[in-house]
Amino acid sequence: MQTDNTTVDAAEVAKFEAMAAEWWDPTGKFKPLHMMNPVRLDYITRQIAAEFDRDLSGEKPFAGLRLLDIGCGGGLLCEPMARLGAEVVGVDAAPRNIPVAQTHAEQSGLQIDYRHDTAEAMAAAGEKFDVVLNMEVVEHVSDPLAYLTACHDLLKPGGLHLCSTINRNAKSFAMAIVGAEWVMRWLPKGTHEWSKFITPDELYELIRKAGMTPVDRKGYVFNPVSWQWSISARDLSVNYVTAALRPE
Ligand SMILES: C[S@@+](CC[C@H](N)C(=O)[O-])C[C@H]1O[C@@H](n2cnc3c(N)ncnc32)[C@H](O)[C@@H]1O
Repeated sequence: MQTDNTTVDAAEVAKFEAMAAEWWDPTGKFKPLHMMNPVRLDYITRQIAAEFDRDLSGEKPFAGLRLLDIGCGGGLLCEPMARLGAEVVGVDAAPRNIPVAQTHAEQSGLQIDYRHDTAEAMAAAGEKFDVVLNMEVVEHVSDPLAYLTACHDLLKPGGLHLCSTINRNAKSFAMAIVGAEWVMRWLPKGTHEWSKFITPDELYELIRKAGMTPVDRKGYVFNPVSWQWSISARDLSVNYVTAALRPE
């Protein structure tokens, strides 16, 4: 993997390298992502279906779409996208994630092209995708604008970029760091740095500067009583997701 001229933050990637074996343990260090997966998959699937005019009641509705999951981790999103028929490339800067993801895909009978690489190197090589999934990564890179510009370059004209991250405010500090890391211990302490969190307006501005047009944003909201996540049009105060298009 080429590491010069990338937005990889070695200290951030090392945190994920140390947890790689736990990707598919729903009670392990990636429990929050497993808990969020149904709600974020619902959002992702609907956005892709709407943008590319696909009927989700069909057998392989995403057939013919080339999808990149950048910062794919163990493949929690790659696998459902492959099941829906997309041609999936999963890329991560942490080398240990790749064999973990490959082994799980093989056991699941899925064809997924997993690679240890960076967005910048892939963009420089001229790779192009209909969809770029960029979920929970932008808060871990050294230069969000350069990273998002590489994501833009990886899209075909008219392509869809889906990006989720964590808002930066007192509530997100209380929920994502004190709650998730210190109290619930869902994640190891230090997984997130509050100063690297990005507000929804800042992310929209970065997406625009990277050459894309934001088209939607929603919050993911955790209800501690029902212990469920849901999508909210109004509450983007902690976790949220954005959709944007590369202009034709
Ligand atoms: C919080 S995890 C999210 C994993 C996956 N996107 C998901 O939502 O299930 C962040 C992942 O991004 C990877 N990562 C961090 N910086 C990266 C970069 N610059 N390029 C590619 N992957 C990166 C980490 O190794 C880690 O696997």
